[in-house]
Amino acid sequence: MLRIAVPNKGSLSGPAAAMLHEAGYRQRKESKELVLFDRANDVEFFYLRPRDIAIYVSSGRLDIGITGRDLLLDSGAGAEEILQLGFARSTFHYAARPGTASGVADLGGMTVATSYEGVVEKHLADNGVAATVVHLDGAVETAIQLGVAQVIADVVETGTSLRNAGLETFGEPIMASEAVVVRPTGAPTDEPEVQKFLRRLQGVLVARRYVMMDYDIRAEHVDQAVALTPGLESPTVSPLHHEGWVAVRAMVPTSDAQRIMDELYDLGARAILTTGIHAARL
Ligand SMILES: Nc1ncnc2c1ncn2[C@@H]1O[C@H](COP(=O)(O)OP(=O)(O)OP(=O)(O)O)[C@@H](O)[C@H]1O
Ligand SMILES: O=P(O)(O)OC[C@H]1O[C@H](OP(=O)(O)OP(=O)(O)O)[C@H](O)[C@@H]1O
Ligand SMILES: [Mg+2]
Repeated sequence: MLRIAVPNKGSLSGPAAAMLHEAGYRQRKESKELVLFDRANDVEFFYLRPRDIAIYVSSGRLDIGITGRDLLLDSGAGAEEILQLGFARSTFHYAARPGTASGVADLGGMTVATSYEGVVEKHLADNGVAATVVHLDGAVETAIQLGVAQVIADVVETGTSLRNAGLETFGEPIMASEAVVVRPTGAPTDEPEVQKFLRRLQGVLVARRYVMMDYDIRAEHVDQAVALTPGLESPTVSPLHHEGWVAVRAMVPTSDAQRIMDELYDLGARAILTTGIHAARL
């Protein structure tokens, strides 16, 4: 049986449960449930604080966890990411009032407030900068107004929180983060149960990122058309009853689908259709 840690709160929690549900796993019905056994799939889910997940997984008591890359690195726990899940994307930046600093090298002697002191202390040390790091649990942007720090280091998504506090980022981003699947460092990923779990999540990612495209085209243009729709491996090309025409079927990235349809139309393709993919195993 696989034992899997799932975020119980915050930005990771809803999308993680939605992805597991799409992958065919039972998920909890109410937020007070902390453990759920999915008998049909022989998987036990533990709903834990996102910050604690890498620590539980590194202990080896849980086989797999879903957390944020930034939380994994901040914990310093012996766990490693084995799959990127594409949600809870953010970047991690230093920020301050305009004119305070233009890069990490300017931070010597300053005070930096953050909820991610593991990441920040390492980044300062890697850059040879001696600054004081103050830990705050959240709402870090306010630390500057209240005089607790001159600089903050925090998660930025839209930048709204920073703008509202009159702050701006400076220097290079410290890291880019997204939700990831983690395993204890060095644990094998080729175990059948782990592979099945990863294939299910990869199936959800494919279903979200691709649509199936079908079209008819004159046989003499099929090579040009297939160059636009190469598929993941190779498109299916079938003869049509109407002589000189073929039907093509290929997966295309959802984000490019409209542009590809326009270009196929210009090549002479007709009956161009896209349909959603509900589930996939590649
Ligand atoms: N506004 C945001 N947009 C995208 N990802 C975010 C955002 N805020 C936090 N994250 C990501 O979510 C994870 C943090 O989850 P966590 O539950 O600890 O904090 P949270 O989502 O800020 O919730 P809260 O602070 O309310 O507990 C990190 O990986 C972080 O990069
Ligand atoms: O760039 P934005 O789109 O504004 O998002 C970033 C903000 O979101 C998170 O805060 P959250 O709402 O989780 O509050 P917290 O600071 O208490 O964690 C994060 O800590 C930033 O403050
Ligand atoms: Mg937060």
